[in-house]
Amino acid sequence: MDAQLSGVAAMTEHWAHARPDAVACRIDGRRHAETLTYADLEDLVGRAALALSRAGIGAGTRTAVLVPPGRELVALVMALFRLRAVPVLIDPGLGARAMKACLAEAAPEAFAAVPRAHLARVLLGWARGSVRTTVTVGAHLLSLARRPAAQPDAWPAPDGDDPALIAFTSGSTGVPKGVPFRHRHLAGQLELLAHLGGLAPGATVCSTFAPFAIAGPALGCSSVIPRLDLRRPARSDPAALAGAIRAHGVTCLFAAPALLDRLARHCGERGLALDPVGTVLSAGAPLPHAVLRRARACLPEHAQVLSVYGATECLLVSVADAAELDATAVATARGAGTCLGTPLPGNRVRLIAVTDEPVARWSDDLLVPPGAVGEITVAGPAVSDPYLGRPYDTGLARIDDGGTPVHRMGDLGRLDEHGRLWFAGRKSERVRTPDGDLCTDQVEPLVNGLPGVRRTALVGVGPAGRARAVLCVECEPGLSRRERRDALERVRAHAPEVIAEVLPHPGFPMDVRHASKIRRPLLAAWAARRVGEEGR
Ligand SMILES: Nc1ncnc2c1ncn2[C@@H]1O[C@H](COP(=O)(O)OP(=O)(O)OP(=O)(O)O)[C@@H](O)[C@H]1O
Repeated sequence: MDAQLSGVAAMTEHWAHARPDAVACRIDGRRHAETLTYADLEDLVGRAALALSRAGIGAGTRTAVLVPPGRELVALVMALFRLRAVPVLIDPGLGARAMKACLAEAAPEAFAAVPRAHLARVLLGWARGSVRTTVTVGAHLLSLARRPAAQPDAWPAPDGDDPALIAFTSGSTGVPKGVPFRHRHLAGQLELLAHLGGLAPGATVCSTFAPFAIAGPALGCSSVIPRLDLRRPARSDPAALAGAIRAHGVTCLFAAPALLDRLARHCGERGLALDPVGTVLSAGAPLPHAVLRRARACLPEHAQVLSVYGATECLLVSVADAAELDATAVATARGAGTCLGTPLPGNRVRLIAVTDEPVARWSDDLLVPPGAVGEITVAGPAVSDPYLGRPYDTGLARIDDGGTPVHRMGDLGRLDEHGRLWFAGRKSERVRTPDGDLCTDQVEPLVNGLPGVRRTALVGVGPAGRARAVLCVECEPGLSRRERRDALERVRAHAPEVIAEVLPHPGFPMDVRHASKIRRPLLAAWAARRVGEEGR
């Protein structure tokens, strides 16, 4: 069906008519699992839409949604889409201060939340200046409102240009930035998602990233919502996830590399097979080869593992399959970067010369020579609107190409002779030494595969252009002191000459959303202190 014309909520409605008894959601609660058919979900969405509209929420109302994953969250977001209101989704793990800043930026007029989040709102003054309507979400919200009479014209479909959703970047390189989407952007995302396979109608999808869990029913997939703490996704219980996958016959799993690694280690140690899974989508950070290997060991032979590259501002840019990752693993370990696969149809990927300055207008003079490293830019159907209230950041991230917005990913990479994209690292995290710039993803993989090494992070200490390259090393958990020392020695022996210092670190700071991105700016500050102390 045509996603662009109908909108996400209407797509769910379509499935409710086409396959009312098919499972739309399976929710693993603390006490019991709950199954919702499309007819059930449609009923809940209708009730929620009625309750919300009675509370005064309507077309265009920005509504902060602070509700843990479950039936209420799915029904609430779908109901807001149906009312053409604009859900504001914020990672709950950001912490109270960042949450307050995000809410101030999004300025929601309504706040739909569980009682705990309302308490925080009142005590901490979240969105104090903007909120006029509050809705307390619980089972009663969905049960009090009586089922509305069928009114096919009651909820007019949104226009592609209508505002649809506000999400935030993960904040791994600074403060999270508000990203507004229109309905046509969401439709573009769904179309790009459909290219990945694994998400065809009838599939059973398990996503540890809430927006994909909500999108599942719109695609005609049944969405398994596992028991996960979204405030600490990487610390989620892998046993619960493995149990949900096996019990509910999950055919498509979406997990960031860190969670996939936890799950694969858990299954590997216990000899558990994730039999039903046919597709694994990994996104948010490079998928290390060791994690791919571990994941494949507990998947059936026919299963495909895909590493998806994208960003909040343009979800789904390119995709690499396991065969491509296998074929390029040696090159990655030799410093070529990580293969991100071929750009998806509809996306135009071009590489421009590296600069930290804004670029107002597109010109082909910006392009790097074929095969050279540059900043990755994307034009395509999922490129969002400019950041909320951040003209400076928007100026750094957007180029106008004759009216078409080009998004600067803030990532360095290159296109190879086969048209495949490669990741070299984030632009803001390149280490600017007197001998030239070093890209994190072209250095760290040189030593990441050494025994005893869990991961490494390249950071710079000192001013740009005169920085010393420092490699921070996190060892595998459970090693003895001697094994750790040996691992560090191995890193020192294999690190390229430009590395001035190798520093052991007990556990890297990671992003809250995927727990897969190393927060290198924090590590750089830590390394500067350590190097300073040792120099004294
Ligand atoms: N498959 C992948 N391989 C390598 N890197 C990836 C992949 N998928 C995503 N990324 C990284 O994640 C970034 C997008 O992350 P996201 O939109 O969550 O927020 P962020 O850019 O980290 O947030 P902020 O701008 O607030 O620091 C990409 O620019 C890229 O650096």
